[in-house]
Amino acid sequence: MTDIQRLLLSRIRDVADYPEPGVMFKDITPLLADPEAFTALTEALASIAEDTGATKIVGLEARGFILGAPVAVRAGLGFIPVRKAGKLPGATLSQSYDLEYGSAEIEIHAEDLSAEDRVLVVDDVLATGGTAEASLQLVRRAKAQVAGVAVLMELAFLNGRARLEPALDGAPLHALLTVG
Ligand SMILES: O=P(O)(O)OC[C@H]1O[C@H](OP(=O)(O)OP(=O)(O)O)[C@H](O)[C@@H]1O
Ligand SMILES: Nc1ncnc2[nH]cnc12
Repeated sequence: MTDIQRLLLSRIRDVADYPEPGVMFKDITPLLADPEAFTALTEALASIAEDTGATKIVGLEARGFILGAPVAVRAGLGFIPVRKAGKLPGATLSQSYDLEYGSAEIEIHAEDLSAEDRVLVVDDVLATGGTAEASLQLVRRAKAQVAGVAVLMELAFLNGRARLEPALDGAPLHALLTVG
């Protein structure tokens, strides 16, 4: 494990049985409150963005906004929010997806992407992969290219990587930390 990985891991708090019994919630708020750790995280993700040749960062509501926006600024790229349904005022593309329990719907302003864009999707946690998969489907439906997905933490025991593989279609999934 690198020094940066050790620093990031030390600032993530495990909260048992949140938001429901049996879930070990990975709380990133201590990391966000620590400027050294938050800066290290932003720089690590920005360097992935540069390596993948991304032209745009897509951040997933809500924690993906907190991480993705500074990454976009740091890497000199535009930021595009993927929001939960009903929150974007313009013409949107919508994608429904299944969660462990129930389903959800996310949206993007397609006009913010073009066929020349290469998109890096940024989020804090990859769990079942449903949210990231749906966001890649939105990116492709907006006719942009997929540069990859970058997350702070992958919960490997939930097999999100395998679920994401078809939507990635050869693009990389970068996880700074892997748990389980
Ligand atoms: O891989 P998945 O099983 O799809 O889960 C991962 C998603 O779940 C969390 O977001 P959540 O929906 O809790 O929203 P929040 O960021 O608004 O808290 C997390 O920030 C990811 O976006
Ligand atoms: N265990 C977990 N901790 C934090 N965010 C999550 N999103 C989905 N599962 C999660």
